[in-house]
Amino acid sequence: MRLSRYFLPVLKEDPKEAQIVSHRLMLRAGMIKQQTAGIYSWLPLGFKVLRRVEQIVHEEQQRAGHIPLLMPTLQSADLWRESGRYDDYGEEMLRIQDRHKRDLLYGPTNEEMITDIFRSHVNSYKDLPLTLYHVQWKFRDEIRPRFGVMRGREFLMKDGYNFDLTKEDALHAYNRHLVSYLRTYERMGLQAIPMRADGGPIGGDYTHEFLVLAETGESEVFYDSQITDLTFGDRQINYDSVEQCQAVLEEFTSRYARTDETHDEAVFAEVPEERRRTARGIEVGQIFYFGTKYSEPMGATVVGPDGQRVPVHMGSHGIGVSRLLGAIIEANHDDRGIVWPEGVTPFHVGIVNLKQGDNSTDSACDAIYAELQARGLDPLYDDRDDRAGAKFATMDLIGLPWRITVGPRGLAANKVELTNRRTGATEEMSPKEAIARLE
Ligand SMILES: Nc1ncnc2c1ncn2[C@@H]1O[C@H](COS(=O)(=O)NC(=O)[C@@H](N)CS)[C@@H](O)[C@H]1O
Repeated sequence: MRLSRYFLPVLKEDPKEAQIVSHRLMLRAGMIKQQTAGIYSWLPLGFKVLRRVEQIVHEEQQRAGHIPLLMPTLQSADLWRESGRYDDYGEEMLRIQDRHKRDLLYGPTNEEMITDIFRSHVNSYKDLPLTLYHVQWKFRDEIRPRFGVMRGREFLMKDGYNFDLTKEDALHAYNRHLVSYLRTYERMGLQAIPMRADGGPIGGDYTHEFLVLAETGESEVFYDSQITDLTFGDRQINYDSVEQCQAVLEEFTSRYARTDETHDEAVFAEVPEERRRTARGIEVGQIFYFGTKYSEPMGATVVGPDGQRVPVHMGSHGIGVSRLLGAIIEANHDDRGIVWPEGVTPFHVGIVNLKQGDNSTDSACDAIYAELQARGLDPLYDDRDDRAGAKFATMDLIGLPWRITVGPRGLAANKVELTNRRTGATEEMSPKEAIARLE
């Protein structure tokens, strides 16, 4: 993309309403614009990252054998009356009436709706196991939306739902989600630690939250420092293997790690003192097992192998897709701006022309730009007629992992500069070498 033809409304000043760094940088980098409390427009740069985060979520859900669909944002109140949650859900539910005075709501989550889809079409245990998921906007009328997209009112969530014949099968689905989440977050450059949590309005008594340690996190967490040594890496897992998925759950819950909701001082005291940590964390996902909480009242049953009709065992599993952009920035920034992990960066490399209008640098930049695109990379070419300092500041702010700087002097010796945003390391090399380094 040529910057002269893009839409990147960066801000010069720190917006006063931003209290945490990710909110400040998302506004300054022209990624979002608040339309009203907790509701944002996703401007081109932010939207590009949001789509890349979503793409990783889709890839890892489908690797685990989970099937994508798309449910609407608006839901009928009747479904929620069946499960008994219409009144229980409280003030956070945005309730709407249509022209025929029918009660609708903007969905905060989709357990009832997915259960309705299931019960309408599935009748036999032979159709199980089944996990359906979607990535869809949710609305929760938070009393105090804050921290930008971290705690919004309209936000993007991946929510997946498993349907199984037995509790054991449902707990395997739970573990399958844990594995897919560990891989998902690592691909975004995050370490998200699974911690025992409380079921809340979703329900059930067995749930883990995934938390990214950050001093601006809203959750208070207690953990054994050894838990941060665990990484999933690119190990291969057979998602259909109950043993392999159970082994990952045991490995990643083998050390004490809990949110304040389930923290137990007595158990924590058994952790050697030098390893006990208290910190704050950003909740970027949560997985739940809640048995027949929805299938029972809504009549989602299957005929089992013994010919008996039984309610299915379920769980629901969410990832905060839009919240993740905030979490990634909290964990990846410095005093000059964002430092995107390569897995989610909006553009792979920035090209800075130090002398726009100079034939040699212009044609060199055009050639580099075209060659990068020909090799499937996605460059952002700052072809504006602006000072070098301003161009460097913009590239540092928006946090692209690499920058190629093209100036008349360097070019005379067939040299350009390749700079790594994270380390600040700059090397001189030919344009050809710089392009080869980026592949
Ligand atoms: N107000 C919010 N703004 C941004 N992200 C949010 C907000 N509320 C929740 N999330 C994200 O959405 C994830 C899932 O939300 S949840 O309530 O824990 N779980 C559910 O809604 C279940 N139905 C999972 S399918 C959370 O872990 C969090 O990362």
